[in-house]
This record gives sequence, structure tokens and C-alpha cells, in this order.
Amino acid sequence: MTDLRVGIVGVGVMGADHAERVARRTAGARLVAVADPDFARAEALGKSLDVRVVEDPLDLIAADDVDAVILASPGFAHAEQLLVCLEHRKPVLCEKPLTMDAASSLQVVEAEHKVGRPLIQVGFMRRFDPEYAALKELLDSGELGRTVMLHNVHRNKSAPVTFRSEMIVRDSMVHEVDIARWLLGDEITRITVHAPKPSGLVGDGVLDPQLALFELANGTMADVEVFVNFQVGYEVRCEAVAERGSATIGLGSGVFTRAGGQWGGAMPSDFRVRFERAYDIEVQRWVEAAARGGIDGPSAWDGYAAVAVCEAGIESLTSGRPVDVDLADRRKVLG
Ligand SMILES: NC(=O)C1=CN([C@@H]2O[C@H](COP(=O)(O)OP(=O)(O)OC[C@H]3O[C@@H](n4cnc5c(N)ncnc54)[C@H](O)[C@@H]3O)[C@@H](O)[C@H]2O)C=CC1
Ligand SMILES: O=C1[C@@H](O)[C@H](O)[C@@H](O)[C@H](O)[C@H]1O
Repeated sequence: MTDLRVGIVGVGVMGADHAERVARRTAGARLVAVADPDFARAEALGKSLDVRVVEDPLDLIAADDVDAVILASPGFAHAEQLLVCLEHRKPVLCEKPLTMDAASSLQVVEAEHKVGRPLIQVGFMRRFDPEYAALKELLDSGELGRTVMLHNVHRNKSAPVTFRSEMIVRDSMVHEVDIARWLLGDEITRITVHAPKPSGLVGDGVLDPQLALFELANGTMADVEVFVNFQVGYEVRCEAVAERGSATIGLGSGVFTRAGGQWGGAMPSDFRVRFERAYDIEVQRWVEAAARGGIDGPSAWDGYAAVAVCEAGIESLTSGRPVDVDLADRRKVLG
């Protein structure tokens, strides 16, 4: 079988990481082109990986020698670029968030539905992380009884000063939104987001950290602390509490030592280190699915549902009150 010819749109932190992954360690795929409005950045990467550089992202999507696309552009660019991928019937792995608001995400879901087959996979890579996958398998086995709630922690070492309060919901908490829907097996119907007095180490007016509570249609609940300027390192934990026991993941990153009266281990510096294996598996499986013309992971609907929850979360952060999630009826949209 010939290699899937992949083009990458947006080659900042995540796009450059995916470019390296596709070019050097993904079987069945060949990186053929990169595009970024920051042409100098794209050119430097294109040169180092020996691939074509395209100035306009929409030209890359349309190019005849690109079979499938990875969108690692900023969220504000996703809606238009996704619609162009659909127009050209190109499988696309789109980094989260799907789009910036629920209305445009729903338009994307509807446009994909009109095409008649799933072409959009959303970059919720945690579903491919071996620890999260093992937790899901354990919970689904029923060994611990019915799962009743999740406690999550999501801490980044630091975030740029431009990372505002609503971005903490839309760009960071969105991962727990997806994980809660996936592990607990239902839609989130209500979200409350609170913020304590902010850390003194964050930009003026930025509400960091935040504490959120998700209520799901099946009566389960999940909480999450998101703290994007934690200073220490990258830490993502999840404890699932079930009727007959609990299970925690995220403690074992790096070498976990007990010595000299101390316990602990190295902390990863950021998501590229902690979730390296998850991104590798995600992209490998997406390449295999895209070569068959489809997806193998979180769908456009998953992306839309997460955006709808985050939109309600941003409203809750502002009002301090629980906000019901306004989600379209899946059966009506997808038939
Ligand atoms: N799954 C995950 O763990 C992570 C996902 N992300 C997601 O990846 C995407 C990119 O984020 P980063 O790489 O951190 O951002 P970044 O700011 O490092 O890079 C974004 C790149 O996109 C380019 N760009 C700007 N406008 C564009 C447009 N209209 N079309 C194409 N490219 C454009 C910029 O010049 C820049 O090179 C976002 O959707 C973000 O939420 C980011 C970090 C981790
Ligand atoms: O998606 C990601 C970033 O965009 C976001 O800014 C970080 O908070 C997350 O940990 C990372 O996984």
C-alpha cells in the first residue's frame, strides 16, 4: 500500500511536534507539505524535514498531492479550514477545540453529515494514552461496580500572559470535558465553574486556577481543578470513584521513587512529554483510518459537545452560577 500523503496546517508548538511525528515515526504516512501564515517559521521546518512549504493553508488543503490533513492552527481558524477539508473530502485530524463556539461546531457536524461519512477526528489525544485507556477498560469491565464520579487535576507549568480566563476553559478544561464524557459514557448537561482568588503569579484579571463541576445526564459527576500557571511542571491526574473501589492515573509519569524518606518522581515539563505516547498512537491510528478514508477516534460530534460544554462553562465562570448545556438533539442532527 502507498503511504498516506499528509499536509500540516499551522506549525507552531503542536504542528511542529506532529510534523516530526509524521515525518519520522508514523508508519504508512509521508509528510509532504506544511503551511503557516508565518512563512519563515514554515520554511525553517519545511527545510529541516525536506517538505514543500505552502503559504496559504487553504491551498495546502486543496493540493492534489495531499491525501489527509492535520490542522494545528489556532482554534479561530478551524471552522473555515474544516469546511474546506470537507469540501475536498479529505480526512482531517483537527486539534482541539473543534471551533470557537457551539454554533459553528454544529455547522461543521452538519456539513460532515451531508458528506455522508466521518472525515473529522478531533485531537483529544488522552483517549489514546495507555493509562487513560487502561482506566476506561477497568471501569467498563464493571469490576469496581458502577462509576459514580471523577476527580481530575490538570496543571501546566506556565501559560503565556495572553492565555485569558476563558481560554483556560476552552483550551485546557476541554480535555476533561471530553474525558468525562468518554469515561462516564454520557453527555454533560450542566457545568459550574468557580475561581478562587487568583494566583499572584498570573496576569492581571486572569482567573487561574479554576474549579469546575460537570453534571452528566446519567447522574454521574466530575470535578476538575485547572491551574495553568502551577510553576512546578505538567501534572494530569484522574481518579475514578466507583461503587466498590477507586482507580487513579497520572501518578506514574517518569521514574517514581521512594528513597531517603521521600517519595515522588520527575515531573514532565509539558503535554508533549507527558502525552508523547498518546499523540504517537493517536496519529498512527488516524493515519491508518485516513488511508481507508475515515477516522478512528473522537468524532466531530465529540468536538461539538465539548465546545458546547465549554461555552456554558465560560458563562458560568462569569456569572458564578451553574449553566445548563445547550446541546442539539444528536438523533435529529445525525439521523
Ligand atoms: N492536544 C493537545 O494537547 C494540544 C493541542 N493544542 C492545540 O493545537 C492548536 C495549535 O496550538 P499551538 O501549537 O500551541 O499554537 P502556536 O501558537 O504555537 O502555533 C499556532 C501556529 O498557527 C499559525 N497560524 C496562525 N493563524 C493561522 C491560520 N489562519 N492558518 C494556519 N496557521 C495559522 C501560527 O503562525 C503558528 O505558527 C490549537 O488548536 C491548540 O488548542 C495545543 C497544545 C497541545
Ligand atoms: O491542549 C493543550 C494546550 O492547548 C493547553 O493550553 C494545555 O493546558 C493542555 O494541557 C494541553 O494539553
